[in-house]
Amino acid sequence: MACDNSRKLPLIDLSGLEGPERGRIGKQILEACETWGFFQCINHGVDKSTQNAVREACLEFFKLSLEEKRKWTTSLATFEGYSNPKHKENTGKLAKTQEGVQFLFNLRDPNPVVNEDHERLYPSNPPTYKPAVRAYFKESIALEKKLLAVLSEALGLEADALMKGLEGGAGEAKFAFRSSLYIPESRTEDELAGIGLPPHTDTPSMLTLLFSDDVPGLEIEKDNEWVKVDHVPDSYIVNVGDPLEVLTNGRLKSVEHRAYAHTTKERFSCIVITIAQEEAKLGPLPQLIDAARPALYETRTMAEFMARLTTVGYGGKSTINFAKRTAVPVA
Ligand SMILES: O=C(O)CCC(=O)C(=O)O
Ligand SMILES: [Fe+2]
Repeated sequence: MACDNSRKLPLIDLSGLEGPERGRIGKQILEACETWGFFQCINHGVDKSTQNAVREACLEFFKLSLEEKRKWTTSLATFEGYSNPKHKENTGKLAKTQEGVQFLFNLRDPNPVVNEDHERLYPSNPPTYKPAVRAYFKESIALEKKLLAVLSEALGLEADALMKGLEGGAGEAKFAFRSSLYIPESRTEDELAGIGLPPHTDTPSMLTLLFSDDVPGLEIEKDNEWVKVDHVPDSYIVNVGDPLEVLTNGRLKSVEHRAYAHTTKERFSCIVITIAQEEAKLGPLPQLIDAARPALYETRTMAEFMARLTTVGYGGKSTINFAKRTAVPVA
């Protein structure tokens, strides 16, 4: 795929979202999710100091010695904890090439002490880490919920329709946080494309909120070309994940993207994502199926999506294609 540097990801100002401008902003978000699967937003309500604190705490963690960081080495059972591409023993088929830490939170309890294992995988060094992530997480969840509600309304549905769809009869969704450090590599620019994070769609994530430092690195597939995303200060990059494409019967697009490493600069990014419970049944919402647009996807459980991800591996569009119906019945 070639690179196209002339096209720009839609940038949406959310400042009027709770007022009379809500309908217009909702339409902009919907259109961006239908055509790009991505948008960038400003005035999103997450405090700048909260964002800065999380970035600083995460960077401080990444600066620790490898021996120290490995105290929180990833558990393959939950994908939580610290992973390092140069030490692959614990990353299995999900191996990526950036260094990262990830953990899950329950929606009802934003204090992420779910069980002993979870607590063990959640870094306590530096001491600022947990409080900074917790505060950041709370504000990001509020933004996730706000965006899912406005998207539901823009689709002509009740405000809670998408969140209910993600619950899929299995109870409240979970959220996860992942912070990543893209380590500089001494290779040519061409070789570095996709080295940071290979092309993929977001399989477990309904809606991904990405926040990064001022070093750009994300590329999005658009009409068979890679489009680089510029850094916009204090913004979020938001994208549709596989479950949201399935729930909206293909109206919103889960689009392939990748991230590149740089030759000299480090890059920090972190994501907050919404994840269905394992038993949740994910299929097109009945309100979005009709004779003109029959169901394009099978209903599958979240566990089936995850099993597909761990057996086939991370990358490409294989998990979303797995949910597609092979033959669409005549209505
Ligand atoms: O770091 C980035 O820019 C992209 C991260 C991403 O796509 C992911 O974690 O799924
Ligand atoms: Fe992603």
